[in-house]
Amino acid sequence: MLADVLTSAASWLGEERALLTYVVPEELEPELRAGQLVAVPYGERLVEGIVWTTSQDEWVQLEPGEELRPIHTILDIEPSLQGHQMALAQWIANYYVTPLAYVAQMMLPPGLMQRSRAVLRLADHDEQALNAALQDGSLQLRALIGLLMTEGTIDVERLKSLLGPKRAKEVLKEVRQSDLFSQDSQLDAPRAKARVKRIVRLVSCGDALQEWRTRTEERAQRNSLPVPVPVIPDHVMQPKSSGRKGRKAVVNPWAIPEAVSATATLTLGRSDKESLWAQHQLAAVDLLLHNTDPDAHWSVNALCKASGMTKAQFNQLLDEHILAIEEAELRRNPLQGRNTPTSQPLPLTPDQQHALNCIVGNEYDLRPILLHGVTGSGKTEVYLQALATLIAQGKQGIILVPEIALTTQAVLRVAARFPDRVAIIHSELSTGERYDEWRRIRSGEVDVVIGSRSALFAPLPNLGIIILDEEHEPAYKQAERRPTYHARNAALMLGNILDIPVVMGSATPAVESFYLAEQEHYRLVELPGRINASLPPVEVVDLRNELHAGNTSIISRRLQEELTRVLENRQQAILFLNRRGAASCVLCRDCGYTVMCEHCDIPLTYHSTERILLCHYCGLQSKVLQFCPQCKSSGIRYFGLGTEKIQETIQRLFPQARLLRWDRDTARNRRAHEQLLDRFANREADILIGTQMIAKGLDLPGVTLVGVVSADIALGLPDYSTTERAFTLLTQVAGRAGRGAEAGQVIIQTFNPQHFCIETASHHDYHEFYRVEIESRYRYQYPPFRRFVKFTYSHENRHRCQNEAILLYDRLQQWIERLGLTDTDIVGPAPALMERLRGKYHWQMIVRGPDLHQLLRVIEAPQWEIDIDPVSTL
Ligand SMILES: Nc1ncnc2c1ncn2[C@@H]1O[C@H](COP(=O)(O)OP(=O)(O)OP(=O)(O)O)[C@@H](O)[C@H]1O
Ligand SMILES: [Zn+2]
Repeated sequence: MLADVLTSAASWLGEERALLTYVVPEELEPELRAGQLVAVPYGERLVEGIVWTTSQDEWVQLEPGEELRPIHTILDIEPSLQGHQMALAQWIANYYVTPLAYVAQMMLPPGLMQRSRAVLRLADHDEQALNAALQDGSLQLRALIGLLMTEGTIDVERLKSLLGPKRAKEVLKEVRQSDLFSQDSQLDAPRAKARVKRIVRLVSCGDALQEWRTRTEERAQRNSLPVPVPVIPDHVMQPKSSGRKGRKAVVNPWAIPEAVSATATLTLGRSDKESLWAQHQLAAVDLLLHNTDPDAHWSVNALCKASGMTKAQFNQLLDEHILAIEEAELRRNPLQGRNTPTSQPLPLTPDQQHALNCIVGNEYDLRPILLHGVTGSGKTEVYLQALATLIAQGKQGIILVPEIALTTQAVLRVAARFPDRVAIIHSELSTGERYDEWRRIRSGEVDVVIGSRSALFAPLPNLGIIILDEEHEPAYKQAERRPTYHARNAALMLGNILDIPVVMGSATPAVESFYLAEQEHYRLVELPGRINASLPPVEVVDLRNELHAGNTSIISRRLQEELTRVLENRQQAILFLNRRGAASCVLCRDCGYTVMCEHCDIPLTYHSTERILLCHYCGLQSKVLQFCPQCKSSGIRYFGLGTEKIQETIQRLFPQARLLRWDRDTARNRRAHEQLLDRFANREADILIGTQMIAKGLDLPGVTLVGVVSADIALGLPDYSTTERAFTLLTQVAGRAGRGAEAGQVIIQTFNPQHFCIETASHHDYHEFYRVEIESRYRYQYPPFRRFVKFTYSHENRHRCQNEAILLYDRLQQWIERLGLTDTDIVGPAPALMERLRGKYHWQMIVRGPDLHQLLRVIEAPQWEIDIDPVSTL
């Protein structure tokens, strides 16, 4: 039997060598399967690889002098990649022109692929041969033997660093000629491991425990100490539970008071000491008895520290079989600390029922489903019931969300419907946590995996459905590293491989998706109305009229009125602005000087709370300026809008209002997002002020007003997708209002009231927006009519960028001609919109054409970032 094995080591040599053929030793044959992790010899080393295919075919073509080597070991009997994952990996590798090993590695939890070390040891030998070598061998050889006699083995790498490369080479040559040594490979332990911990358990119980307790209490009473025997209250001292950090230290009620201990312990008599020991042991047993959290465990050290016991006293308890040490595998649970009551399925509306039928019922016609439902139309409930149907058939599902930190509500709704059967994959998991979740998913302990784009690669054994919530989100595109895959495309491919439904849901589908639905590649299912509510009316306020009327505040008179109403009625409002900080730029009124970041082509932003200037791209901080560095005048002013500025303004207008600000400055991690959301949902604040982050899927019935402070910031970027993004943002933000019993109101402030994007958003009219937008995409031959590939080159030296760009441009042009590609052209090369970012210049060009894969296969541009189907051309 032969096996083709994918190793990352080989793939560096070029894609055609990514799969290497090995012989399967007879003893491994019964167990070897595709998808397994194996160790194979590669050059002098052992490396890890994945069995890609196996065959009984004994005939392979070999280079002269080449011979097939055997697979060394199977590292994990359970396949690490399943057949459908391997098929998907192959598609991604092809479409996104990325080495297969990169793609496969992306599907495995980080740290599973490992490297090996070559290790030398003394072979079985007779004394005589060894003595002979010790007499006749070179100095180094003798030293090596000496070392091996004392240390047993030595790493070849270490030998090289001890002797230097030249002498190491000589001695290794001698080693190979002699049969005194053997060399083999050891794989380093993988970095990802299940977390096993030694924990203490109370093993004695009933009469035996009672008998021990009486005996020990008696000993504890026998003392002349001025310290009363303390009693443990019920709630004290829980051990640290897994996955949670930073618990408060609790006072140890058993600790001897400072004042007593210093002098007392020196002067304690024997019976006093024994009494203390007994007290400590009693304390330890009580602590174990009082532990009510099943996920929390006492380690030996923590228990000794908490109870005051020494190791000797602890060991005594082990000897008496009161306690025992066990190895426990700890699972880190990301949902820990959230109590989510189980939720029951709701009776569906006719529209929802129809949608459900199209996904898992008799109306499913094998096509992917585009679920276009207005904001608040109950898409999430449809997802949950579709999942439940498939789970009842023994299958599992994946729900993708754009960004887990911003979609806590959706995550909790899923977790509440399928208690204990949900795995959450997010970027804040540690390597170990990822590995734990991955194994739990692989072993079938989970029905639903929810997470951002990489959750698509979860190894569910019987995947039955894939759902993409907010399918229009650009966050589904991986742009920053290879493969530059779009999770939507990958999900569609996976659905195709497995023949399972793929549901793409959105209130504002991507123009491209809606186009494909129109072309009947997708099945379009619509939820046109809200559940028990109507879409909120949207009022557009022309800011130019405000200025004419003498209102220079950033809050229009209408918005002020509405805010007053909300506050009077004790309802809630959300104010939305696509920019953080207090001012968007710092400008000198006298000479026009703008304060820019030293590393990026970006004006610095003023943050009033910390009183600093901050670059939002590289994080550079600088002090607030009093005088203009250019003309030395004191005319420095802060212009523009930001969330902080709005907060100040609102606080001035409504001193009684309780405000909450939600942006990347106030919420830096997942936990902080959750807390802000919880506080607003619990009505601890009246007005939430935030950036576009708050547009995503919030379902807060108390919110009756949404104000868009300025809709214009979203428009006006030179990118083909700008209008789509602006429309999406406005519609999604507007969709946060009036989701509860009380009617909602939306106010959009703008200097461009006639822009069709604002027009259509103000009528919640997706179809009209789409009609206008798709026409202009056709006119300019933008996606979906032609495909784009973006090439970006980055370097500290601007000339280098320019030169490389011109060279690549010429090569691309030549290939386009040689391959006879029609309708294919190149835009650029040109500096990127923000040419300098984080100290590097960026040049780019965009190749446009109906099919660029022929070109991508022949063009070699290793130093370039190549983004296939970029979601933005900026
Ligand atoms: N069949 C139903 N009966 C009663 N209430 C429902 C039903 N379906 C959904 N809801 C409720 O309606 C509200 C809106 O639903 P949901 O959040 O699922 O909408 P959505 O379409 O996902 O919205 P968005 O796209 O704005 O995030 C929720 O509070 C939900 O509990
Ligand atoms: Zn910067």
